[in-house]
Amino acid sequence: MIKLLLTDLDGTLTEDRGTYVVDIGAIKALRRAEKAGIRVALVSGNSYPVLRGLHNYLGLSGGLVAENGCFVFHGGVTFRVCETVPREVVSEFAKTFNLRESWQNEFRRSDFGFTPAELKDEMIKWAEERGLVVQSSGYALHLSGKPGGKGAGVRKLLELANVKREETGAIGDSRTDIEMFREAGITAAVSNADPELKRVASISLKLKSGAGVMEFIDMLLS
Ligand SMILES: O=C(O)COP(=O)(O)O
Ligand SMILES: [Mg+2]
Repeated sequence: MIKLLLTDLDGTLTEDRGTYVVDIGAIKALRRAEKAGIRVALVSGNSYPVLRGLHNYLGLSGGLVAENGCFVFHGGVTFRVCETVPREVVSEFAKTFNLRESWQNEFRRSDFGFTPAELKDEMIKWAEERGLVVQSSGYALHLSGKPGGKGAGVRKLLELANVKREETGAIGDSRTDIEMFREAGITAAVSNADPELKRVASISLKLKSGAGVMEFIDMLLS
């Protein structure tokens, strides 16, 4: 029995990958899950204020993991998982690789976003030399303090929610969701997901992004 459903946002709750337009049918499916007693949590590379707003206005109750795993909110409690990244380091990364900073960087402390989202070997080396982690979600590059990545944040959320791995479902679209999948019992990759994610998923869905969310929730509720 699934008690908690972890859902990624960009590329998963949206109409497709590469758009920020949320799929209304997917939101309705999340509400159906909540009504049936499955709590829904957002697990995303987005910042805390963006996810907290969505969590409350969409009528979710499972809490959230923001900043690509670095920030957790559950039942009124907030928790920082990763080391803080100094502002000068964020600017230096953008300057070195000629990247644009996300408008959400103003609201972040441990994980920062940049575009274009193309991850290069030199960036990984640059981050490693400074004790940092860099990943790409397909929407943005993420530079984070250690441990970085969705896994550590999801472990903390499950602990706060007092939910076991076997009682947890997860759905996502990108490589950055692999770590989230390792912490969940049933995992579903949308049809347009990165091949690396499909390889580790327990279910490869027939439908893309938001339509895939409806498909997965129908499965969980039937
Ligand atoms: O913030 C991003 O780059 C993408 O966010 P996601 O984890 O919801 O796909
Ligand atoms: Mg995504």
